[in-house]
Amino acid sequence: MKTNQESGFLKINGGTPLKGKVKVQGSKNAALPVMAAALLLDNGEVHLRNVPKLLDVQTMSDLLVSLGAVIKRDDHTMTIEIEGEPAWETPSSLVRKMRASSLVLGPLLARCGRVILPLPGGCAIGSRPMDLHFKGLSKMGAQIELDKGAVIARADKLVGARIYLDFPSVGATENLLMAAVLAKGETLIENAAREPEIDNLVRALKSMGAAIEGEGTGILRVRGQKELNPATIDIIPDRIEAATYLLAGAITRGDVTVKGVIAEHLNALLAKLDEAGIEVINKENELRVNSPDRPRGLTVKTMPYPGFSTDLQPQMMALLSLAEGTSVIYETIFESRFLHASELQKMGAQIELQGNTAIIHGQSSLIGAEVYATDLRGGAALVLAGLAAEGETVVYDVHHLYRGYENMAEKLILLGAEVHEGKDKIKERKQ
Ligand SMILES: CC(=O)N[C@H]1[C@@H](OP(=O)(O)OP(=O)(O)OC[C@H]2O[C@@H](n3ccc(=O)[nH]c3=O)[C@H](O)[C@@H]2O)O[C@H](CO)[C@@H](O)[C@@H]1O
Ligand SMILES: C=C(OP(=O)(O)O)C(=O)O
Repeated sequence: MKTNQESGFLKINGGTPLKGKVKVQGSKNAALPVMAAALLLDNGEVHLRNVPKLLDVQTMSDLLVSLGAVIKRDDHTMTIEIEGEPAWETPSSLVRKMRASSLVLGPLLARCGRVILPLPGGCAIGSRPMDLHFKGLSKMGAQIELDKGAVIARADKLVGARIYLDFPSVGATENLLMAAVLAKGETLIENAAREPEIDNLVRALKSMGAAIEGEGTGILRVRGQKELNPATIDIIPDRIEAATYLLAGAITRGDVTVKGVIAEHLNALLAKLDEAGIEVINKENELRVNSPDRPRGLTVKTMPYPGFSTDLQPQMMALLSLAEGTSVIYETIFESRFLHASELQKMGAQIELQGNTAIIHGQSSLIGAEVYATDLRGGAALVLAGLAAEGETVVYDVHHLYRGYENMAEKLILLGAEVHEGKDKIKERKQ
């Protein structure tokens, strides 16, 4: 594959045990749906606090502005002002940049009664269809057609319905919730996703006047309202970013404290680290990993929350490539989320892939290499491996990291890592 894009690289001189404290950012995956929910307002402002400064947040912001919203940002706060009906035709240039653009479908359908949304399509981690979103919206009375790669949705008035999700899809739960809060009557979403980011959206919608019961239970009952009101909403801490820094501490056999976390959101990871013999101390809203020893090999299976997050699978693979003994990872959420494995192999990791299973034969060391990030968390896994490897690692295509990690290089440097961030344009090269 040839690339010729403005990207960047991280040059890492590995082998230093990371030490110190790092503060967690606001959650990307909580901020994006809450931003989309602002479209549900007739008039007025939603004020968001603890919004991370990320490429994906900028893309959602650009998308909302293209639909008529006025957005003001000040450090980690954001005000989204809506005046009247938003535009309902979404620009393909923005939608195609990011999967989470599809989260405007539910709110726009509820507000405007029609939407044209170019399908965001698949990405490096899988094909990512939207059939569950469409099935649920159809049950609420929407007519959905696909035309030349775009979804055209219409509904004079959405009506409450009983919806069972064949899989607890995060995005489908969010879109259906946002559609249901302005629908006529009651909607029941069964087998809803239970991720903490869903709870954050439920709390946001409730503070805007929505009537929702059952958060965190997998069965959401929504009583539709005529309109919603302005509100101030706090974004929860980013559990995936927090976990990435804990794993950075573990893989370098360092002593890292992550501040501002909700430890309960990381129970599956903490259970697995415990099984690997890695001590994590939980004190108030801080988690401290202090792990001078090599971890033991593990079996990990990605699952919907509260199971082990697929968004941590690549970073866990990096750690397990340095564990004692053999580990097995089953990736059950996305069909092709192992692209980082071949890059880890360039650093000496011994990984066999068999379909959705990775068998990892732990090594006592990794060796620095030139590697390419293919997606956000895969890129994070390469950074972790580089921090632990002997010698120099250069991770290219780090624009993927900017989608989800705020100031990653600065945070790692504060923890004592030798990291240099390059902004150069990477010219045509063959991978
Ligand atoms: C912005 C955001 O919050 N992204 C997260 C969200 O993505 P996202 O909301 O896209 O993830 P989903 O839970 O919807 O997808 C999980 C699986 O269900 C499949 N599926 C989904 C919808 C559908 O209509 N049909 C279907 O088959 C997907 O292809 C995938 O294999 O949850 C994922 C699973 O925890 C995380 O990895 C992503 O970081
Ligand atoms: C897969 C992720 O994000 P998205 O759903 O936005 O691609 C992620 O955050 O790891």
